[in-house]
Amino acid sequence: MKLDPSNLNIKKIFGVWMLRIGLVGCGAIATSIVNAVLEGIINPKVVALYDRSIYKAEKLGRLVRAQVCHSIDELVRKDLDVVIECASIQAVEEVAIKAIENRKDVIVMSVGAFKDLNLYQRLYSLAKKHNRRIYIPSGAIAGIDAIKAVSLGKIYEVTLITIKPIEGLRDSLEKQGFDIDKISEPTTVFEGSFSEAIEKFPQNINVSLVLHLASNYPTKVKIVVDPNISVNRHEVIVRGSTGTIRTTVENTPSKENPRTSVLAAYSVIRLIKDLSEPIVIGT
Ligand SMILES: NC(=O)C1=CN([C@@H]2O[C@H](COP(=O)(O)OP(=O)(O)OC[C@H]3O[C@@H](n4cnc5c(N)ncnc54)[C@H](OP(=O)(O)O)[C@@H]3O)[C@@H](O)[C@H]2O)C=CC1
Ligand SMILES: O=C([O-])CC(=O)C(=O)O
Repeated sequence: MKLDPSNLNIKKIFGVWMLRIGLVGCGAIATSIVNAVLEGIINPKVVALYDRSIYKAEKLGRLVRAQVCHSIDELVRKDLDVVIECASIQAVEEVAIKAIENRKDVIVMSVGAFKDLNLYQRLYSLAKKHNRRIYIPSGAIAGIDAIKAVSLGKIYEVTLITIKPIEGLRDSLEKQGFDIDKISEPTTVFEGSFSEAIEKFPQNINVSLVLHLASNYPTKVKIVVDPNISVNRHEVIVRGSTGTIRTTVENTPSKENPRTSVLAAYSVIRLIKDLSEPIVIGT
């Protein structure tokens, strides 16, 4: 059987079928996406980008000859298949609503925005009404495929234990008044629910929302700062009627942003690839 790429919702550009993407936020994750395009790991057309710092958008835009936009409104009106939000929790509502209303699919990286269940439900309805999809990549953790499957049975426990170096948590810890200079050994800086976790660590623990949304279970979170490690470590424990899942990742932090793991960027890069593939592996 011959594959017809027109069924994959992508367009032919210069004789090649290509997914057309727009990026909101031009930091670490967007830079990884652009690098993956330049290295030929994925082959979408980066049509447009926007960042509140025009300088960052111009710098990245030059590399892939993308149009630099001056607002989210301008970006969502471009000829795109998917808008990728890789900016901040505050950006999600505007990006997702405007993208969907302009008939684009959306990928959300700042998943912490869905702590607001109202926003999640409004976007769900809006996407359904406009026949669009919102994608939430697995991000910096492992096991989301299995956890989605397990969630169809009964779940008894979902726990995330995150251990990061000081640089991975510095901004949030400083805001909370921790005396960082006095931290010389692994120190628990948070224990509680996913919603409190994302409130206190908005740029460090989006993965707790990914886990909560995938499991549909009130996720418990523990955050440890360890001055002696160099990786972002996320341990996930899910106990359910099908058995127990434990996954651990020890992620290399991004050079551009030590809060963000390289795996988080690779997860969205993989999703972009899958959106143009005729066969998709994993749940
Ligand atoms: N789901 C997951 O597993 C993970 C999610 N994340 C989240 O993904 C997002 C992107 O991560 P990363 O690339 O590392 O972040 P960066 O901080 O490196 O880049 C984000 C860029 O977006 C800009 N920005 C923020 N808000 C807006 C806005 N409202 N409009 C336009 N531009 C904006 C930032 O500007 P400025 O510098 O001025 O703030 C910055 O230039 C973050 O929210 C992060 O917390 C990160 C890792 C894992
Ligand atoms: O990248 C990571 O290790 C996790 C992260 O920052 C987040 O979930 O916000």
